[in-house]
Amino acid sequence: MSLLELDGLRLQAGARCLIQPLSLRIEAGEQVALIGASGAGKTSLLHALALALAPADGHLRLGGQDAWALSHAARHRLRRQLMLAPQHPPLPPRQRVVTAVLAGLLPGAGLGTSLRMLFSPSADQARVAFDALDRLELGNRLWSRVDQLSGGERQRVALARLLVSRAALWLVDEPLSALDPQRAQRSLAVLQEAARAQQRTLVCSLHQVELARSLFPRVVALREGRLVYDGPSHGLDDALLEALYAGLDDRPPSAADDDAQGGPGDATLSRAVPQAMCR
Ligand SMILES: Nc1ncnc2c1ncn2[C@@H]1O[C@H](COP(=O)(O)OP(=O)(O)OP(=O)(O)O)[C@@H](O)[C@H]1O
Repeated sequence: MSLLELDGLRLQAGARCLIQPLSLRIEAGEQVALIGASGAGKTSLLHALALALAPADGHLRLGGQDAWALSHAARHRLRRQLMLAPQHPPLPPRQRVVTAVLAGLLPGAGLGTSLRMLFSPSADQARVAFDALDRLELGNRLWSRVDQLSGGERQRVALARLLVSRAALWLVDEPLSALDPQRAQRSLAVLQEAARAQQRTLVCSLHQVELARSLFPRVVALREGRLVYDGPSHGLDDALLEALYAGLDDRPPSAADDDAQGGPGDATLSRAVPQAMCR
């Protein structure tokens, strides 16, 4: 049994198809980079993996459980197995950084423990938050307010929250978008090393294709809501990459559900993964 199993998963928003029927397996402990041009569907897919977006069709099994066949309460419990670090972490502006990081420990914690942790963290809990922040070069911001942080610092707070969490599945949406290239590399290294050491599964969307190719063993690529590559990063050759972004100029596609004509480079992409149409 794989940790994550997607069978014919289709995502839709109103009349718009976000992700065409997609099937994939992700094993426990894997590290997978999710790439594709802006608007390709990376965030939508990550939200579906986080059980935040219900599929219009198909199945998503997490730890063997068919998430959308469960009761609301059971699905809520299942969500404790995962944590999503969004591209723009919605951190309350007046919150202290220490509290924002310790929020990673809340899923599964009792009410009393949660309240104590958030309003009056113990020295041990503050140390846990500090250690995670320190690895991301933010130890000195432990007691800062969130609204005193830059966008890149907030992103790293969201990563620190992941590092302290007990979630088995870490879903990370473009964690490097607000970081300079050196810090981006160092932060990604910390995230990957922690995932390995803590035996977490990591799915991370990235615009930095070279980092995805060089640092992740497996890459999943989307184009206009379609899965166009799923395989080892060394199999993602230049021709495939060119086809992945050809004609898009990294702009959102005009209509992901209107591609019966196929886009540029479809001949190259079709040898990667059979393409399904949105039903
Ligand atoms: N709720 C929605 N209603 C309609 N369209 C949506 C909705 N959510 C996303 N989209 C569209 O679906 C497409 C995929 O969006 P998504 O955010 O998943 O892409 P992305 O690959 O994460 O892009 P980026 O790299 O720019 O963050 C986009 O064209 C977006 O405009």
